[in-house]
Amino acid sequence: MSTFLVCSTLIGAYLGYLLVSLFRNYHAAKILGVPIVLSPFDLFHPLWYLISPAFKPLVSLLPYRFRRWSSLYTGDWPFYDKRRIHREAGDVFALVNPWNYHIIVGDPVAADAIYHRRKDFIKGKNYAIFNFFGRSVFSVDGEDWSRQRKITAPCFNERVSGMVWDESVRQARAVLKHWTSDEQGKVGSMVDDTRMITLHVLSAVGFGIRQDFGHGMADVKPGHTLAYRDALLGLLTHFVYPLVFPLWFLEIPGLPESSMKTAGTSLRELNSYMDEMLNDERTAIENGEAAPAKPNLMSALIRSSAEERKPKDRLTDEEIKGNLFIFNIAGHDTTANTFAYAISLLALHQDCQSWLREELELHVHHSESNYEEVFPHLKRCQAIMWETLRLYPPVLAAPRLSYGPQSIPLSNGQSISVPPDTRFHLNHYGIHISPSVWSSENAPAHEFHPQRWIKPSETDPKEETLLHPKSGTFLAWSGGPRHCLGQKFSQVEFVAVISTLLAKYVVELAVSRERLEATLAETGGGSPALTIGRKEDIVLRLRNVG
Ligand code: HEM
Repeated sequence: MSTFLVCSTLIGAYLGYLLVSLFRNYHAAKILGVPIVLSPFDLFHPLWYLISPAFKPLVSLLPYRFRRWSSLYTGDWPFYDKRRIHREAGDVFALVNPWNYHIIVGDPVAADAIYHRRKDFIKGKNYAIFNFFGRSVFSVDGEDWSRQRKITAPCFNERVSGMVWDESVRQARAVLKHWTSDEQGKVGSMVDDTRMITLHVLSAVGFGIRQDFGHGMADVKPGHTLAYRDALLGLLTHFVYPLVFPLWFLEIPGLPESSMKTAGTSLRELNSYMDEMLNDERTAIENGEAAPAKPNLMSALIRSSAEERKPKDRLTDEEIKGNLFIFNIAGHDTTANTFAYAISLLALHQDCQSWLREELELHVHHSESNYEEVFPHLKRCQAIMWETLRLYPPVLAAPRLSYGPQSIPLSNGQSISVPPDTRFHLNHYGIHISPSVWSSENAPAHEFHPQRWIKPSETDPKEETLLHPKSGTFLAWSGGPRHCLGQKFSQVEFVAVISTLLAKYVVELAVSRERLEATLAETGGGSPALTIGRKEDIVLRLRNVG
C-alpha cells in the first residue's frame, strides 16, 4: 500500500472517529435538556489558544450559521460577544465538540448555586498551573482548601486594611505630584502609573517592602541580580511563560534577552527573596520576638499558620510562598485595570465625577486622611468601583467541574441534572450586562451609571446606602465561600487612591471621546486589560478645582 493511501486511511479513520464522538457527546448533552451549540474544536483546551489564531481568517469566511461556535473563539469571548450567544442559544447551553462538552452559564440563579456549592462544583486540575511556587488557597479544593482558607483569611483583617489605605494614599500623592508637574496638566502615563501604585501597595502590605513612586530600578540587595520590586514586576508581566515552561527551560544558557528569559530570572530571584524573608520571619518567631505592630501579609501568614496546633494543619514553606505569590498575581492586574478603566470612565462621564465630587467635598477634608474615619463614608467612590467592575470585570468568566451527579436550579424555576465531571463556564460578564438583571428605568444594563448602586437617604445626604446586589448577579469578585480573598483589600486601595487623586482635581479628556471609547472597546487578550497589548497609554488632562 502506498504511503498516501495509508495516510488517507488513517486521517479518514480519525475524522470518522471524531464524527462518532461528536455524535456521542451531542446525545449526552441532549439528555440534559439544554440548547446545544456544536463546535469542531474544544475551545477551552490550552492547545486551542495556541492554534486558534491560524484558523481565524478561514473561520471568518464561513456563513454565521456554520460558525456560531466562533462567538467563543478566544479567552475574552464574553467581552466581544456581549451576550449574543445567550440571546440565540439561551442563558444556559451546552457547547458540544468531538472531545467533550461544556455548559456555558449566563443565568444568575445557576451561577449562584454553582458558586455556593463549592464541594459539588470544584476547580479541579485547571488551576494547578498556578502552583509554580507551591499550592495555594486559589488552586486547591476540598479539605485542603478549608485548611488553607482558615489560615489565609484572617490575614486580610482590618489592620491590613489600614495599611492598604495608608500606603495607597502615600503612593497616590506621589503620583499626583508627578502628574501635576506638567504645566498643561497633561497625564500621559495614567495606566502605567496606576499599575505601579498597585505593585507598590502589594509589596509594602505583602512583604513590608516600601518603594517610592518612580519607574527606575529599585535597590538590588547583595546576592541578587534584580531588586525585589523589579523581580516581582518581571514575573507579573510575563507570568504566562512559567505557566507553560519549567524554570530550567527559561534559564537555558545563551538564551537571548527576551520576555521568556526575564520571566526565568524574575522567578528565580523572587523565589530566593521569599526564602530569605521566610527565614528571617521564622528566626524572629523562634527567638520569641512579638509580631510587628503592623504585620505584613507574609508575617501574618507565617504566624497564623504557626498557631495551628497540629503540624499537619499548618502551611508548608512551599504553600506559604504559593499563597504570597497568588496574592500578588490575583491582586495586581485586577486592581490596576480597575483604576485605569474607572479613571477613563470618569473622564468620559463628567456628570459622574461631579456626583463623586459632592461626596469627596463632604468627607475628605484633612491632609491626614484616615481609613476608619474616611473609608466607610465614601460610598459613591465604592459605587464607581463596583460599576467599573460590572462593565469591565478582570475575570470575565471562570470554570468549574461537577463533583458527582448534580442538579442546578435555573432562573425560570426549572433545573438541570448533570453527570459527574461536567465542565462549566460561568459567564460573569454576560450576567453583568443582562438587561433582565441590570436594566432599570434610570439606565440600561450596558451603560455606566454608578448611581444604580446607591440608595439616597430622604433625610440626610450624608447617610446614603451602598446597595448590595442580589446573589449571583454581580460576580466580579466571584461568589460563594470561594469569593475573592482580597475583595476588601482592593476596595480600600481603590477608594484611597481615587479619593486622593480626585479630591482637588478633575480628570478630563485630552483625546477625542471616540478615540478613548475605541480604546475601551478593545481588550488586551484574555480579559479586559488596559495594561496588556496596549499600543499607547491613555492621555488625559487634570484640572485643579481645589
Ligand atoms: C479588583 C480587584 C480584584 C478582583 C476583580 C478579583 C477577582 C477575583 C475572582 C473573580 C476570583 C475567583 C477566581 C476563580 O474562582 O477562578 C478571585 C479569587 C481570589 N483572589 Fe481576587 N480579585 C481582586 C483583587 C485581589 C487582591 C488584591 C488579592 C490579594 C491581595 C486577591 C486574592 C485572591 C485570592 C487569594 C483568591 C482565591 C480565593 C479562594 O479560592 O478561596 N484578589 N479574585
